[in-house]
Amino acid sequence: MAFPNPSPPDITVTNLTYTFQDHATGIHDISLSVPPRSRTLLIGANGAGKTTLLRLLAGKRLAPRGGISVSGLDPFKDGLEGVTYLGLEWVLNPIVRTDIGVAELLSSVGGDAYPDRRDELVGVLDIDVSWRMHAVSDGERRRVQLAMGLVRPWTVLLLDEITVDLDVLSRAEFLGWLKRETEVRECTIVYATHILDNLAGWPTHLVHMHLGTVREWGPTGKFLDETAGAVGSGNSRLGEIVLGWLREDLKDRGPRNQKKMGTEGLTYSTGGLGGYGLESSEPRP
Ligand SMILES: Nc1ncnc2c1ncn2[C@@H]1O[C@H](COP(=O)(O)OP(=O)(O)OP(=O)(O)O)[C@@H](O)[C@H]1O
Repeated sequence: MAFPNPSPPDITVTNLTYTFQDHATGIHDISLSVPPRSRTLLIGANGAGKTTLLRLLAGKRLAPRGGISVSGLDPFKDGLEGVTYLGLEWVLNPIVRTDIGVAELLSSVGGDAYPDRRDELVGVLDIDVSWRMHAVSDGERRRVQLAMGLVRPWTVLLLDEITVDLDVLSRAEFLGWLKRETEVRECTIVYATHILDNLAGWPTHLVHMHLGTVREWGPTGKFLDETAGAVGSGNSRLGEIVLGWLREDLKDRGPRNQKKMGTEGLTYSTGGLGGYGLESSEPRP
């Protein structure tokens, strides 16, 4: 199997800053690095900057300040063959709601060039290739989308939370497959998620984001060691660590609406529409 970029799939980010047009939000001065074959979990409250960071790693949005190296390449200068980014806009692609067959869809994204991977993904994600996409459930559709997105052998996978529709068993099988990928071939995964079920033993590294910054990051063992006295399985200890982080973040930040509470009562912010991909000023992927 030929890979487009033979460099080891490591990721290094140096003093990375990106500010949205409102000049208030974005990410600020982020530096971190993850080694080849690692599986990194991006953890943080809603709005912490996970999607923004993943999109920048994929070379989406306008060029930021600071440095990004993905497999030795700059996503804003070099083509990123071998980097797969699966996020909201990919999920919303309307083709997967039309009257089209699964086999045809998988073929259209390169499934015939990688028949072993295609068949493996069909098995792992328990896909029925006779499904027609206008007549499947949300979770079934998501499983097909994952197979479509992953069938080409990526070297770096940037995964925004897109497993929410999967049932528990499908998600566990899927996570197991991702883990095996990093064990059997030279590839690296960064995964932003809020769902920690079945993730014990999965992440090699954790990155804790808060208000557009990275508060802490490093090998998972470092954080698990810090809670070594805590009772519980790896799964619940990961959960405890993350819950502790998010509680602390909330305490530091305060409730989102607190600055809008005046003497005349509450005024509610409608929030931006950026999270729904409706922003007008950002370049489209
Ligand atoms: N298009 C945009 N224009 C302006 N601000 C934006 C835009 N997209 C995101 N933001 C802001 O940037 C910050 C980081 O958003 P981001 O989507 O990266 O967070 P996240 O950690 O992925 O959140 P979630 O867990 O809710 O998906 C937030 O304060 C958000 O309001």
